Amino acid sequence: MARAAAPVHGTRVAVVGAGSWGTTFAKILADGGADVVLWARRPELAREIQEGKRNSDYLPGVNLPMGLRATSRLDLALAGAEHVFLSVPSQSLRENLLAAGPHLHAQATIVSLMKGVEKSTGLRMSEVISEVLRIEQEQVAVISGPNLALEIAKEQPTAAVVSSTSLETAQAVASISRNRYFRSFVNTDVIGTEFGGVLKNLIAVAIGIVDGVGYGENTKASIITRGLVEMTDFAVAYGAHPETLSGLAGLGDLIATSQSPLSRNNTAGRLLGQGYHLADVVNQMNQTTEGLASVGPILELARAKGVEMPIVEQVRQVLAGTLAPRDIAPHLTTDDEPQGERTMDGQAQGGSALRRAVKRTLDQLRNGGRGAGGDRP
Ligand SMILES: NC(=O)C1=CN([C@@H]2O[C@H](COP(=O)(O)OP(=O)(O)OC[C@H]3O[C@@H](n4cnc5c(N)ncnc54)[C@H](O)[C@@H]3O)[C@@H](O)[C@H]2O)C=CC1
Ligand SMILES: O=C(CO)COP(=O)(O)O
Repeated sequence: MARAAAPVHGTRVAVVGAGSWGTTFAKILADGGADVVLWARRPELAREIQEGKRNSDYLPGVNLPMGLRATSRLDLALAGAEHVFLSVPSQSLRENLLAAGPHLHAQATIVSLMKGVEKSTGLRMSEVISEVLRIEQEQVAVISGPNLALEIAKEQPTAAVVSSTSLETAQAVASISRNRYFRSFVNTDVIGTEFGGVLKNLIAVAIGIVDGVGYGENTKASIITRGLVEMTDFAVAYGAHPETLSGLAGLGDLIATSQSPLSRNNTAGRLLGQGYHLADVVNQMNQTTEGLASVGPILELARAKGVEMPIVEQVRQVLAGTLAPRDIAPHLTTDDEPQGERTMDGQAQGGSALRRAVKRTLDQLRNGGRGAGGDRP
């Protein structure tokens, strides 16, 4: 059931997961006027946040809002929460939902802040949420965009997209997820918004790899540009609106993640490019690196729809140790492909893409010229 927009001030909100993004998002919500309780798995972290207003491991040097509360008791964090924001590693979402389920308010909106797919099922986070909690998609929202946690925690101005199949739900969530340094746009293209966040991680790993090898800006720009085409082809094949992939949740996040040393995906790629083995990289990264877990399921999903993802495939091979990092490159065509199809730059590749483009135009005309994608205020 979709909720009507509630007054922001004092809206009771829970954030599940007190890593870098969960803690930062709790700050965004508290600075926007919501009454926020943050759940941390470790009691000592909950205590540091509750008493010291710090999360020194994940957000060094950041002071958290005085009104932000924290607990390691999931039942207490969720009690009475009208909106529940989830920010745990994607592969642990299911177990966390099973634990949270009995304590959730039946009408609570559930919001995913995560950027992964479930490895065992290939499901998007919003799909896992509605499956496990047995709620309609209209009660679920996702948030994505160029959102490197530490920059936002330092209150650098940033934008994001709140997406739900119900525009009303998206707007209700956006209304509490904004403040003087954080602006939330809305759309109803959940598929595009979620896949944008998942797919840009994979391209960011590729960029990290070529950075680690020592290649320069041409290589990286080629991979970013062709990577966006792969992201768009994939997401559109699963029903996304292409304009979502050109928005904050696609291109916006791709730029931020590919360029920043704050990105864990980019960092993991760079270490691989420098010659470290995957096992050592995983050991060194003590933070969530979603892209490493998403490569397999995304390539399986791509195969199921006949979508070619040469960059992501090269990333898989580097992770598997079957391709030398220096050989990763945007040489994205094979000799036997007909000219003018896969070799064509831009989005319209082949007959199925054309069919989708025509359908899209017709759909937009039926919607009075506004597709479900596109970031709207
Ligand atoms: N850090 C960032 O800049 C952004 C992260 N995200 C997404 O947010 C999600 C969470 O990532 P981060 O907060 O960055 O990760 P993180 O590594 O900083 O924190 C993850 C948190 O989850 C906890 N955790 C680990 N395993 C758990 C389990 N089985 N059950 C419950 N909690 C567990 C950890 O103790 C830690 O507190 C990811 O999907 C990521 O892609 C999205 C936007 C920005
Ligand atoms: O999603 C992010 C920025 O939008 C964070 O990227 P990383 O998970 O690579 O750190």
